[in-house]
Amino acid sequence: MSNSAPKGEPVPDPVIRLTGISKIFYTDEVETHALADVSLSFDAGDYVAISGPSGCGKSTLLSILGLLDTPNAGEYLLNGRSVANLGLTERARIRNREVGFIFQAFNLIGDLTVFENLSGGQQQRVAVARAVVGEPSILLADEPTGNLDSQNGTEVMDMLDSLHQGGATICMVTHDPRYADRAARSIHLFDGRIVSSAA
Ligand SMILES: Nc1ncnc2c1ncn2[C@@H]1O[C@H](COP(=O)(O)OP(=O)(O)OP(=O)(O)O)[C@@H](O)[C@H]1O
Repeated sequence: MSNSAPKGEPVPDPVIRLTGISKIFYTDEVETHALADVSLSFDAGDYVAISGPSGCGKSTLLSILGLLDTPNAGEYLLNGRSVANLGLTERARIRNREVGFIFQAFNLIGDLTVFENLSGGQQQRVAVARAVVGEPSILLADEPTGNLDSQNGTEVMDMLDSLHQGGATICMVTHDPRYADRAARSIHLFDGRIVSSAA
């Protein structure tokens, strides 16, 4: 466990601790419970995959972790500090400093040559490299291999593996079980709830 400290030394705070996080979207008459009572924690150096069916709340969870959205209930501690009640400027400052984002690659275009489309893979590798500039506390990846062919997908995943080996803390949303298996821990969401969490 990365949370083990030498005897006598204080155990460091987890990088992330969510307790009882809920998120409800209100549209007209409809309430969508995107996240319901989600509690989890990530220690420094963790590599966690989040998976689950479409609409189960994966992107919502990543948005909250990345300070792009706020929960309706629950507590979020980042490096031991609550992120509730921060002003917009302070929130943005913490987001810029502490969070690295990797999003899904752009759609590949059928009319382009293989060479041009392969540059989609190269762009994504550049996006990964840029996301870790400044050594953020947590790297959030939302379907980082989406729209990439398997060779480029594997290369992007290899980059994430080596970042993890170098000590990065990574939380990755993926539909692909082959890629989820690379993470040391796997969290499954269903209807906004954690239904299984395995190391
Ligand atoms: N801005 C929003 N307004 C209203 N409903 C939303 C909003 N964002 C998400 N939702 C709803 O919240 C639920 C969770 O959505 P979310 O995008 O987090 O799921 P997901 O697991 O990432 O899905 P996918 O795998 O399809 O990307 C869904 O029912 C979705 O329709």
